[in-house]
Amino acid sequence: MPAEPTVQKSRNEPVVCGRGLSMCFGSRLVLDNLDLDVRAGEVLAIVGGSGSGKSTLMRILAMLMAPSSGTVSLFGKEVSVNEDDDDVTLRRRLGIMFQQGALFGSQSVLENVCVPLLEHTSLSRPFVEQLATLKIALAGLNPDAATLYPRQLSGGMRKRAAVARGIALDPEILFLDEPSSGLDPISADAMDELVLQLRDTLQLTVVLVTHDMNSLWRVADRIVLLADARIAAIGSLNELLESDNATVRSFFDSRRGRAAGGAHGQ
Ligand SMILES: Nc1ncnc2c1ncn2[C@@H]1O[C@H](COP(=O)(O)OP(=O)(O)OP(=O)(O)O)[C@@H](O)[C@H]1O
Repeated sequence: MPAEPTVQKSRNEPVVCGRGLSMCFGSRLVLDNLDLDVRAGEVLAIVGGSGSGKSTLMRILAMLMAPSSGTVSLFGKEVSVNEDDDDVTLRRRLGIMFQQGALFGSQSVLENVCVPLLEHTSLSRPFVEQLATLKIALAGLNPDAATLYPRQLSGGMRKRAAVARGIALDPEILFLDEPSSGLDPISADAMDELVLQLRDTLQLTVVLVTHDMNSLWRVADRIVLLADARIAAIGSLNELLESDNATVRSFFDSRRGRAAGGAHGQ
């Protein structure tokens, strides 16, 4: 839960503003002077070729990594990745699910979901466990899954457990790195459904990185396409599909793009 009362942002108001974001790893410029807003209540998908900087951009927006230059503002306040008290408080308003789940292997699902609650609140252990149980249910896991260890979970269950931990503190923005990667089509569809449910029932803003064209069709309100370290395009999927921009066309004309488009009547 948030550490302090928060003002509900009206839909479409920017909750994350990146300005002039650049990122270099050694001599490699991965992001070059990007401006990007994330709007309250939207599902924003970051797409692009492999190595185009999607995860890096998400990590910068989620305060996990400092950009080489540029600024990130969360809820109207410019932030840094240091341990400044205000920034730590802001970070608690963000939930994150990493690509591989990043669950603690020696802890059960329940214990994993309790971790952020025990770390960031002074609630009693029984109450923390009740809250964690609620989050596990919200993430669509059967109550029996709470006692299982990560190695005992299917890929889809592991991602749901990671989502449960990501929403443990009632974040306002949920960052998801490849939520459907590695899942069979039915589990991937179910994960998309979960993303929409979380957005609608918890009024979450969602930022996700994906390679999955079907996910774009199902969940994304807006899409950011990264190419050559820049934002090649941003808009709804239909807007991007109508674009004449060569980079955008080549991305969406890929085989998977056509397959997904066909499946959705395009
Ligand atoms: N911590 C790091 N140190 C050095 N190089 C990095 C680091 N993180 C990312 N990179 C490099 O930056 C580039 C972009 O990486 P990133 O993971 O953001 O891309 P991506 O679009 O998410 O890729 P993928 O789709 O393959 O997961 C890659 O060349 C990667 O090797």
